Amino acid sequence: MAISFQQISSAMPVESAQIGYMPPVDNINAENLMSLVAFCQTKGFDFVVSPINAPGYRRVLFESDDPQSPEMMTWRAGQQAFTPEDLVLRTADHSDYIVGTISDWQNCDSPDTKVRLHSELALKQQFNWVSHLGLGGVMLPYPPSTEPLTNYGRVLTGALSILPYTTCWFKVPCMDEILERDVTEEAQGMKSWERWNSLRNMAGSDSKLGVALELSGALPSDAVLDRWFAEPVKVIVLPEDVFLTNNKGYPVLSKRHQHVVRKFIKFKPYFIISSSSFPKLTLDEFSDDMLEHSFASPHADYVRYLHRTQETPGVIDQFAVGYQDFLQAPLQPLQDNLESNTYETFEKDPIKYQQYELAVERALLDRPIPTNGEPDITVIMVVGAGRGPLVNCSLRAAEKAGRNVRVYAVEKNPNAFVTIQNMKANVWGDRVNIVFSDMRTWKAPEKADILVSELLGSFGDNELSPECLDGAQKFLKPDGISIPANYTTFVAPMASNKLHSDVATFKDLAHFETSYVVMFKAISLLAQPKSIWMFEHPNRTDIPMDQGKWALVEQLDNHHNVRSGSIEFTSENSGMIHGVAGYFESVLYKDVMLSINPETHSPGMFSWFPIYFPVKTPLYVPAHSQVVLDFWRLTDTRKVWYEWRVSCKMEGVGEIHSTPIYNVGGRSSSIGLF
Ligand SMILES: C[S@@+](CC[C@H](N)C(=O)[O-])C[C@H]1O[C@@H](n2cnc3c(N)ncnc32)[C@H](O)[C@@H]1O
Repeated sequence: MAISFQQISSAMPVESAQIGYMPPVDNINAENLMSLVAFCQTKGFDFVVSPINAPGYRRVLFESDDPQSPEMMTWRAGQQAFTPEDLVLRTADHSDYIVGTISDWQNCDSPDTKVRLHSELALKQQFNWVSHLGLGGVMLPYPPSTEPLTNYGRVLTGALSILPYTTCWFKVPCMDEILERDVTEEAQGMKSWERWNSLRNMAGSDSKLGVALELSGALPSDAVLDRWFAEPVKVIVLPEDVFLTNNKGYPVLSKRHQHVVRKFIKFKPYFIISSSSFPKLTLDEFSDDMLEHSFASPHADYVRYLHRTQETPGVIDQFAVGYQDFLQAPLQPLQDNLESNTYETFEKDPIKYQQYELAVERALLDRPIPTNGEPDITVIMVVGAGRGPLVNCSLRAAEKAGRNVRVYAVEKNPNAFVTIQNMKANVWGDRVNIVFSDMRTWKAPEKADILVSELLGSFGDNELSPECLDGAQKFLKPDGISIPANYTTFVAPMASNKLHSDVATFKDLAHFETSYVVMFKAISLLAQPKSIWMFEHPNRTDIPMDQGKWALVEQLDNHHNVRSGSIEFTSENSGMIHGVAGYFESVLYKDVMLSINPETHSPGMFSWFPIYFPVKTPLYVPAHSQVVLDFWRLTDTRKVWYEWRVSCKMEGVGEIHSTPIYNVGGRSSSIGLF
């Protein structure tokens, strides 16, 4: 079946494995190309990888370099025609089944000026031919030297515009074996990434340019491979000799290779089986008999088996479809009124409400039963009740704990309040008092034993839970309990070429000074997240109790809710920083937690995605350097905002680079207090 490689550029999901075949370059020529295509089709491959040019085309490296010669003048002007002998791909037949490869003898960074110039001219001529044939994909070889790729980067960046419809894959070995023998495997792995990274940086992250990552028998460490998950790896190349043979004689991959391939399958790459043993067939030799008795490639079958037997996606993955790596503006539930389908979405979370119910139940069980004859009634106030799910949790928890409760549901969103009124009329009855008010200004008729709220954002405090609860805690008894008891913010330096490019499409600073809620997929953390600050409730230190009365929150300025932190990380390997990933952990009550921090993530909870703070110019981080993340949570009387800065330092050298401070004074993004 033919395949359109243009699917790749439009990021269409590939639902079943799409597998190509790449025979040894020297075994393909214009004469046996059609037999190769027929062979691949009968073997069940979805495409074939073929050189564009015959080996003889290498002659151009040694042609006259006299700029005035007629040949050079037409070549430089892009007018030179290939001779038929130059080409393997002579016609556009089967162009939708073929991926072309660029000749690997080109060296745009050769110390020899003539080789440099002629390599550039040859690359452009090949790109023009690819464009003329309408190939969907073209593969670039990994330059065979340790020289920097500066000129190659320049040539390629310019030449990509020749290919309006063709995706370009830079073939990168996962271990760079060009390096000297005594270099560690870790360094070989990082070298490959470094070379790609420098090429990609020069090409300005052109979406047409992706990676064809070639796996080898030895694989780099998980930390090194992790770098590739933040890159546009469009193809996984599996050389046949990477496969082992099982006891039935079939090719299989080692456990580690399986694990790596399965991780990549989530990104829906194309696969290429590269072979070193394809015979030099001619059309005649490729008889009907052979076609009849041919059977599917066992290597391709095996990859399809891995694809088929991927773990069925968990609750989060199923929910995530359509959200992955998609930039969303964080909610502002205080300033704005949430819409019905926003409530609908987070109310589907199976874990969040379960944890709240457990927290309320434990808190109720811990409340002493009055011994002085007073009625045993616990007052629970659900502040920011939304459409009422935490009220339901509280009622269920009371039943489980066997305690009597009087519940208040306080909500300031007039639209959500309609649902709450219906709930009272049809479900809750007298057990629940409903209040339409901003919790900060509500004058409660009595004090609460337990204050239940869920005003948390992906960064913990970014939906202004601290400010709202400062106001609400004036109606919490001095020995009352707040659920949540606290929340802690976590940050980590991260790479994500995709997210950075998406922010860059807005072409302004303001979008780089804004945070985004994102279900992360193609990202890589350069170090594990670390905590940066925390809020605790009730806050008895900053909001004092005056002779048994809570001070009015309106009389306070908000400076007690300012936070800042400077956190240092060690990056073992080199990498790029495209921004900061933010997470939170919250203690609801005692050991009942909610977390979106990857290390402690509440299994199956999807109410919150992480938050992404971009940096405008990505930072290159050398191996063993220190990354410093500086963050501030700042406030005035009308708003709260974050400022951030990323820097990198090396022992004995000091700071080697840093970003400016982003979002100074909340000039580009802030969260409204009213
Ligand atoms: C994240 S939603 C949670 C809703 C519900 N408790 C739940 O867990 O499904 C936060 C709710 O708090 C409400 N809210 C935010 N600030 C508030 C305030 N100052 N006073 C009253 N309600 C507030 C919002 O309108 C929204 O309905």
